[in-house]
Amino acid sequence: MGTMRKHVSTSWKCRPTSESDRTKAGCGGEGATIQLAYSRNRPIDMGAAVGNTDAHPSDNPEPQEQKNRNFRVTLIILLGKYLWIAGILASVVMSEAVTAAMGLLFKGEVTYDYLATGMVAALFVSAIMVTAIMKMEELERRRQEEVAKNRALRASERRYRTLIEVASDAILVTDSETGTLVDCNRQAETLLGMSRNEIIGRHLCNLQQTGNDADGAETDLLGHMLRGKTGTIELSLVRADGTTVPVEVSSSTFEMDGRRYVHGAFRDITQRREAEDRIKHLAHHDPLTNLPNRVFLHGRLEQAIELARREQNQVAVMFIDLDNFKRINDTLGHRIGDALLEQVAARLTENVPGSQVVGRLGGDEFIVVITGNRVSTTSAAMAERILESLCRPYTVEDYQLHSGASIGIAIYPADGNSAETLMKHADAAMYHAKSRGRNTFEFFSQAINRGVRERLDIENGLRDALKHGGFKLHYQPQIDLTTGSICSVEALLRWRHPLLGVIAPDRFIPIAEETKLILPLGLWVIDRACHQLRAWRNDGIAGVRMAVNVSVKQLQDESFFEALGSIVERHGLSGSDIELEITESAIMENLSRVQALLKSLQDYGITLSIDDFGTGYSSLGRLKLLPIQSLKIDRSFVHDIETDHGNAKICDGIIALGHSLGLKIIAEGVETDAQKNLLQNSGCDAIQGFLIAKPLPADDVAKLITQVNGMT
Ligand SMILES: Nc1nc2c(ncn2[C@@H]2O[C@H](COP(=O)(O)O[C@H]3[C@@H](O)[C@H](n4cnc5c(=O)[nH]c(N)nc54)O[C@@H]3COP(=O)(O)O)[C@@H](O)[C@H]2O)c(=O)[nH]1
Repeated sequence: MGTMRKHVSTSWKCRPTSESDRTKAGCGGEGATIQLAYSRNRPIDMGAAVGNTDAHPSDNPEPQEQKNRNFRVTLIILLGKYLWIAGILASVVMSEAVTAAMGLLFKGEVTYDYLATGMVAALFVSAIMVTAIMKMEELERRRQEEVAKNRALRASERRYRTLIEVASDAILVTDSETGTLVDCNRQAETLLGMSRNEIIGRHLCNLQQTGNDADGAETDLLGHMLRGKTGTIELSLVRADGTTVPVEVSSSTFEMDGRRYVHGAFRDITQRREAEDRIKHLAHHDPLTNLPNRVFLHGRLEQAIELARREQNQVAVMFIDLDNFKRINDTLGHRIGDALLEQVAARLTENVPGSQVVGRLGGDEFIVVITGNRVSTTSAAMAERILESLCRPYTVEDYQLHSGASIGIAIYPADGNSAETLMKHADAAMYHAKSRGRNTFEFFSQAINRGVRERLDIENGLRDALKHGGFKLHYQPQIDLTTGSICSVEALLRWRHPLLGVIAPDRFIPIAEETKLILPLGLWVIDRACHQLRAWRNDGIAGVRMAVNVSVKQLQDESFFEALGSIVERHGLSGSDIELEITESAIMENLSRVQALLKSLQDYGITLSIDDFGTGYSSLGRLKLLPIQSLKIDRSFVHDIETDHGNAKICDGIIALGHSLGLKIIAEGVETDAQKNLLQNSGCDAIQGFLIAKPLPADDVAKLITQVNGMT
């Protein structure tokens, strides 16, 4: 075994030498060409050479060539030892021979020449002997060096084997030239479910799962390991039973006996992947319905748009909003609301093919993304199916619930080319569908778009006007039909948008409510109205109360009552100077929530009036629960009271009903004397309308009060 040198890079070429080589490599297919040299597929022997019986690699017999060489060395060494003895014997014989020869020479029995020849021969033999001995010494020194070297190498091999066997990762060593596996540890056997013999000799290509990894990027194990790439990669390996296991691979190269190898450490990341997948799922799914959430939908929509852009196709976004959900949630509680949402999600999933995406944005809003050809037709048909399915009754615990839906559809590219725009436009179309009477669907149109833009302009304008002061109040008087004097004035908000001009409260109040701008705006109205009443009082105008319209959003705001009290006190007024008007529908839809607050208002002396009465669905029983002092008959019943017998009857009924509950009745929208007379004859307590005055600026209404009430 030669010495090992670590490398940071290696070059490797996958080139087939023959068709059979390609087949054996298991890397067929264009571009995946592998050269196999089976003569080199022998395992690296890291343990057997040292006679380490514990070592993992299987026995690897000592080559015959090595045995022969060892035998020759042993023979020469033995010979060398005998040559020493022969040398000593030869020296003794030589000295004896020299002594004997000298004796013979002195005795004259041999000639000098004869003696000299003998001596030279003896010296020659001695020289050969000395040379042979020196050679033996040299051989012995080399042998000992080799033994030491082998011992060091075996120790190094033992260390290597121990290291790879104690490693917690699976180790695979690959011949960088052939891509063939030449060594592995036990962890690799466990990871792959194969024995060492099955692993060694196999091509690295055979281990990798073909196709893409979990993230969709094709990860080239060979490229990473064999082209000397540093860092780690993640990919999936195929086990013996055909299952796959996700691994993280880090590799480095080293050289041994002039050949280059790649050492790859494979870490099983199944648990990490599972945890990551769980986190990913949670981050992309709604926990209640397990449907894709806003983040996921947004990403998927962007992908769908990108694909449609390339393929010149369309994408439809369907925005679904449940009708009636809020009321169910508010009245029956979140548990029932959640159960209803789960059933809605199940029905949506049933009606949306698996190839399309259905998700929940939050609350009672769901999204469907539809791709493919002719999405307008597909989405219209699908919307009809969904509406039909969602309006069927739901059974939740003991309740049978009814909740339809309104659907808006926007299509790429006609209605927008980004996920945000399409969602926004589908939302706008959904609002339009809702305003058309619910349980219906609507495609986005430019008319809707204009409405959306205008709405945005109004919202921004409201913010601006709140900051820089763009609102004012007008006041409309109410006449007490018993006394004929002005008993109250209603404060009505007026706003001129810098670009859009005067905007009616009917238009901007709902936007202020949706955006919660009604909270600061409502407090501004109360403050200005109280300020005005105080100013009139200071000017001697007494006996007039101030009526202020209040949105249900304001009543739901916990700080409202405190803020109202402090404004009233700041202007030196008392609760009984103020009357709050709230619409019938708003109060009935939020009865349970606002009941306590209304009670505190009453305790404070503030009176409460139900506005637009008759348009909602108040039951007598529910009305009795409320601390209200007056009902305002909606002007839709008043305006044709002279001609419409039915409306006249309704007005009579409201007056009788209100009086039976001890309430004062005010009729609004009174424009003619005939209307006034009819109402008066029916027992109505007060009237408000253009007959008396339109809403007027403060100074004008002050003059009117003075005139009507006869004050100076
Ligand atoms: N939450 C708040 N709502 C407010 C506030 N200011 C106004 N509003 C609400 O906006 C709605 C429209 O109000 P407005 O355009 O001011 O219309 C009022 C009157 O001008 C109109 N009216 C009064 N008499 C007649 C009439 O004889 N004929 C006729 N065609 N219209 C008439 O009625 C509106 C007042 O109605 P009401 O409030 O129901 O008494 C309106 O709903 C306001 O409530 C505000 O500050 N906050």
